[in-house]
Amino acid sequence: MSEQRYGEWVAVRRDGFVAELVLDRPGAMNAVSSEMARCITAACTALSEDRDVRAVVLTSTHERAFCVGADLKERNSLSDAEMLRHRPVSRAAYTGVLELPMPVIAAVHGYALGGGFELALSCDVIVADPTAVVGLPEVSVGVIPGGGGTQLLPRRVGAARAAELIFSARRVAAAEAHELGLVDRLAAEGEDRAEALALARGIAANSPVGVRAAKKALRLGQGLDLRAGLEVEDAAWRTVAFSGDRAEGVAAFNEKRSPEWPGE
Ligand SMILES: CCCCCCCCCCCCC[C@H](O)CC(=O)SCCNC(=O)CCNC(=O)[C@H](O)C(C)(C)COP(=O)(O)OP(=O)(O)OC[C@H]1O[C@@H](n2cnc3c(N)ncnc32)[C@H](O)[C@@H]1OP(=O)(O)O
Repeated sequence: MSEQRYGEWVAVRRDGFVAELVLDRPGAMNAVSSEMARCITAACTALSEDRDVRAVVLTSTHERAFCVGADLKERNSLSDAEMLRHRPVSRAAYTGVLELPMPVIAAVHGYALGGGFELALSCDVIVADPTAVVGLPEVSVGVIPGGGGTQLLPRRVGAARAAELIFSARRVAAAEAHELGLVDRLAAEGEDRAEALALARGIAANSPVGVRAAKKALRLGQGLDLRAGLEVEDAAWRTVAFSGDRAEGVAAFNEKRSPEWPGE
């Protein structure tokens, strides 16, 4: 297991084909300051460029929080001009997670609120433990979900449920969050990270070319009508149909052995 730090607040731990993107600002419950946003962006840029990373788990070192959202202390001290200069910086962090080309699994325990929940929503799968409390309370502090929440939440739970959660700013405990589809898996207490890593390892055993193409089709197809979505799928199919992974996958099946993916 190797570890690479990105600034003071973020690390990437590697274990074979799986990478862990670690939010590590425990003194502020991982609140996303402009510096933390830069650290997240730098880590996502490095991950995006690493063809050997087949799955990512987004985790937190804080015992009681995944991430509590934008740093409201910093926000309080920013002038309007500084706030405007800050937006592209924090925007890059959220789009950085959202646009990672490989599957990303969020391991959530404790508070995932505001931008913290938006980071989780930017992932493909959310694994939570019973201590998780999620929500988009931005309107209770005079702003709106600005980390993708107004677009990602309705795509996950529907427009009406998203409206109820955003307008009410309410926090949702783990069991109800799982019932509503706000989180995808409910792990045993303290096991969110282990369960997310196990899922990531399972994904990493499959064709990286196929998995990345499938993620691209899933993402591009969201919101399209069926006919347009099938065209997206057809285009994705063509990117794998003649790949080395497809040749190796079929050969390994017929030779009754495990594939050694060329990853191209
Ligand atoms: C995907 C593509 C997207 C493309 C667009 C990208 C857009 C650009 C980016 C914009 C980002 C927007 C992000 C988001 O939309 C906006 C927000 O996140 S607003 C903030 C939302 N979060 C909250 O409202 C949570 C606030 N915190 C609380 O409610 C409570 O603190 C708690 C988490 C429930 C914990 O409560 P307690 O256990 O009682 O503990 P305390 O309240 O005493 O807190 C302990 C300690 O932590 C400090 N703290 C907590 N939250 C924050 C925070 N958000 N910022 C800064 N500091 C925080 C708190 O002040 C205490 O500090 P202390 O008093 O001990 O110094």
